[in-house]
Amino acid sequence: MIEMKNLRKDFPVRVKAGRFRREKRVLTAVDGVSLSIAAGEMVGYIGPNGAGKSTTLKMLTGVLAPSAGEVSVCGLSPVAQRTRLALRIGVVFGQRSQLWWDLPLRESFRLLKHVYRVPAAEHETRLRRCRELLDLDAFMETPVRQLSLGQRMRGELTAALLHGPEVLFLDEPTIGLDVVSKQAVRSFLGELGRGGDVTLVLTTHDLADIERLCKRLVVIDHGRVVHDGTIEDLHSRYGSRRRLVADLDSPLPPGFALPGAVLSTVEADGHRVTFTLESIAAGAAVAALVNAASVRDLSVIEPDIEDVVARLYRCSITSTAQDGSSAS
Ligand SMILES: Nc1ncnc2c1ncn2[C@@H]1O[C@H](COP(=O)(O)OP(=O)(O)OP(=O)(O)O)[C@@H](O)[C@H]1O
Repeated sequence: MIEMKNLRKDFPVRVKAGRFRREKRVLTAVDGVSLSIAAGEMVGYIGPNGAGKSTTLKMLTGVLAPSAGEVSVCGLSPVAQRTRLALRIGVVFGQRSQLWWDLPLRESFRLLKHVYRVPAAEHETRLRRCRELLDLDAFMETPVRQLSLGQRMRGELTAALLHGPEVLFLDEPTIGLDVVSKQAVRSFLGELGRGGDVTLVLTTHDLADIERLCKRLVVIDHGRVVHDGTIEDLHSRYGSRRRLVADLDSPLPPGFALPGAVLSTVEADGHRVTFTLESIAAGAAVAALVNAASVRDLSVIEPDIEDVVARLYRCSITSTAQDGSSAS
């Protein structure tokens, strides 16, 4: 459904060189990205600020022409066949709106029906589904400029879907939203993804979006793909471990060891301990601990995706710095 081969985007930029001089340089925002995304996949595209996420999405949607490499979406070339592609994709870019600012939401939807020439019955069915799942009815008559960010985002999602796109590109769909709107947007996208009719690519800084929605995670940094796989792959590659936290009636005996686990913290005068489970299953660790100590309460904590992604970003910054130093 989406193919990228050695995709690259260079921007000419002027940088300060000395007090009064500016020099022309080339900034490579996307540096040889190759990815293949199948129909029905839900892919999270993440990376630190300036990594090249939005630039990639702009090339996929025909907004920017690649400097090199190949790209096709729905079998079309995004820039050369932008109008045909527009009928087959939906796009939500936080900064840009597809809605008419001064018109009520309902009117924007009506106009989009004409712009995309959607048959009335199809339009009605899709709109009804969005109204239900995204709870739009309370503000269908409100002019777009008066909508809250969360309401507008729900409107934007609807606008992007009314023509029945095969692929949906979302740039930061939950940024700045309150908890309730975030929840509404996530469960809506989850529902959409489960149907399997829409391929979804989303960029986000909110990793809970990824955990809730995407099986596949692509991490980009300095324009290059540094990880492509499941969240579980990410955890095993970067050595994320589950933790066992136990509240004890009395501290562990001196020298106590749990084979396959590392005692990582001791708090509350020894009454709370945390073990990092290296090579032991949670069940076995719990059994061994309960056998050896009087345990009041315990919990197994799953590895935190925020931690592992932060570690990945740090690794990729270090390796980029090393690449740079070996090249110079
Ligand atoms: N039109 C442009 N002209 C010059 N440089 C640009 C242009 N657009 C983007 N860049 C640069 O390209 C790099 C990648 O930008 P991009 O917006 O793709 O990053 P991003 O991963 O989406 O970042 P963020 O998470 O902050 O939105 C950045 O260094 C940015 O400054």
